[in-house]
Amino acid sequence: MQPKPIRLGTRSSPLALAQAHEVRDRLIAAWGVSAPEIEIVPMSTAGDRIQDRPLAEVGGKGLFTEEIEAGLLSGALDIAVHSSKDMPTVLPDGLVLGHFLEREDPRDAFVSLKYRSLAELPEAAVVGTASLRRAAIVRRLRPDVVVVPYRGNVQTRLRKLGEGVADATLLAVAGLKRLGMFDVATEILDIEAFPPAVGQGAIGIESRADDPRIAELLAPIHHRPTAIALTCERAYLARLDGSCRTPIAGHAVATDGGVDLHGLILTPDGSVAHEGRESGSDPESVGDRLGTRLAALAGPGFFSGS
Ligand SMILES: NCc1[nH]cc(CCC(=O)O)c1CC(=O)O
Repeated sequence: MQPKPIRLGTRSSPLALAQAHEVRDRLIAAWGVSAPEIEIVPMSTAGDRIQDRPLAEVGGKGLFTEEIEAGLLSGALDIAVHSSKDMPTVLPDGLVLGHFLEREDPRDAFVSLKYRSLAELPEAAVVGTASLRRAAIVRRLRPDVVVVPYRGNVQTRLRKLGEGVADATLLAVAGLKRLGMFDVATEILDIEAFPPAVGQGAIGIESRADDPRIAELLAPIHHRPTAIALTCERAYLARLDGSCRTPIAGHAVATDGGVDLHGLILTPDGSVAHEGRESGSDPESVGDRLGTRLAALAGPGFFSGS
């Protein structure tokens, strides 16, 4: 009997499609002739349709996932492929972000047509980014530069750079690599000084929690060290979350029998920052501990925005 095709939901941006194809290619490589047919289903989400306002203003991360998750819950889709960093920490009942491909480089790239590095930007240079985290870290490292909002997909952002809308922008190395555009990176930012967003660089696969056929299908492409790091980072984020208005950075690395986590939270203007590290054997409690510690350091006012 011909096995039923697998329907794979994804956003329809070039980056999302590249990620969906990567998952399909890996499944085909892993399963060979026994691979089921995998149908990629591109979907437009509310987040993709809103291009003119910062996302933190319109309602945040769920905007990119609602339609796709409805497809999983109704059975119209079997799996959904996401950039883990765009995923909320709380998913609808019945769904899990349970499988991850091996993480690509989690760092950010500094991209400029005029200047060689963040440090070499002249005073009052303009950096375009819509990411609260990147804006806050840039302001922390370079209080003299001007940060302007800058949205759109990777192609749009590069075009704006050519048009002189900004002197530089920041993009995830992983996204550039997946688009075959890594050569536009001018400088790779140090992961300690410029820690990434939780989940950056990791492709996550969302599915129904009770779907043994999908668990079996995904097992050979699942990367455990990435899952350990992501479990830790997402537990950390869940402690801090609440709004997408707080700049939060976090990066975990699985070690022999454990995990190391580095976290940084800042005010949007970068003037106040709280930073810490935790290690341990249980990824969830490591994330939980650091999130709780940084939240306590920051105090309640920190998260209400100012
Ligand atoms: N918010 C958009 C987004 N979501 C994931 C990535 C990069 C790929 C990744 O982190 O896996 C990007 C682009 C960027 O931040 O430059």
